[in-house]
Amino acid sequence: MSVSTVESVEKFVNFIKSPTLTVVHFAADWADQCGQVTEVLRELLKIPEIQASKTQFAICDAENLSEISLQYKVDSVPTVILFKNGEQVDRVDGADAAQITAKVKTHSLGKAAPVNAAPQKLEDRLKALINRHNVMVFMKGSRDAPRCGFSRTLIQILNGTGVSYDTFDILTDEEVRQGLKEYSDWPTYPQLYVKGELIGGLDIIKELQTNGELDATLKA
Ligand SMILES: N[C@@H](CCC(=O)N[C@@H](CS)C(=O)NCC(=O)O)C(=O)O
Repeated sequence: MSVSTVESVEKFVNFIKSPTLTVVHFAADWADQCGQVTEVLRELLKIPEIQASKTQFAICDAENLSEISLQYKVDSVPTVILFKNGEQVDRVDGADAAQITAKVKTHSLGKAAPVNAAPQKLEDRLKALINRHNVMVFMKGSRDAPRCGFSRTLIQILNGTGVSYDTFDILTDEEVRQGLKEYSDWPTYPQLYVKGELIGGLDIIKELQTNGELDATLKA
């Protein structure tokens, strides 16, 4: 048994249909933490009881198969989703080896598997989102089509630095829009994070640029 790769929507649909546990790791090449999660899955595959349970493991490129990522709200990698009979039974957002191990064991060995998996905590989702990229921007609209002047100006400044970054459109998700304000104690957008730490909004970024500290902050 090995960790297989799901390359198409058809293959994914077929794969998750199984009545035995199917574990899908949504990953991206550029995300270091995905390698760690694949290792965790490989270790789990070596456990005889898990092998006997006919649990399947697969890796799905979250960006290539964006249709599936969207359907299952995979907005950060790594995300591990557990399926049975085509239905999601549980998930772990982020590279949390302990949680992945515990959940795969619970569901594959059938021990006290919850009838309804507890909904994912908003805080866990926000943490995973904030850490989706070293430089993460929560904004209105996308980098190609900002939908607010503050967000547009921030994108222009970031593009000028040549630094690689990722964005999340808070207008697509009211839960994230309101939740992140509270979580980070910052009432407006855009919000810029470096390595999971809030740097600030547009005013702060402009200030850092004026002081010549922006590049160092982004490359921290
Ligand atoms: N001075 C702020 C300007 C940003 C701002 O005022 N954003 C507003 C309007 S786009 C906002 O996000 N309001 C809360 C919301 O729309 O949820 C900064 O430095 O970033």
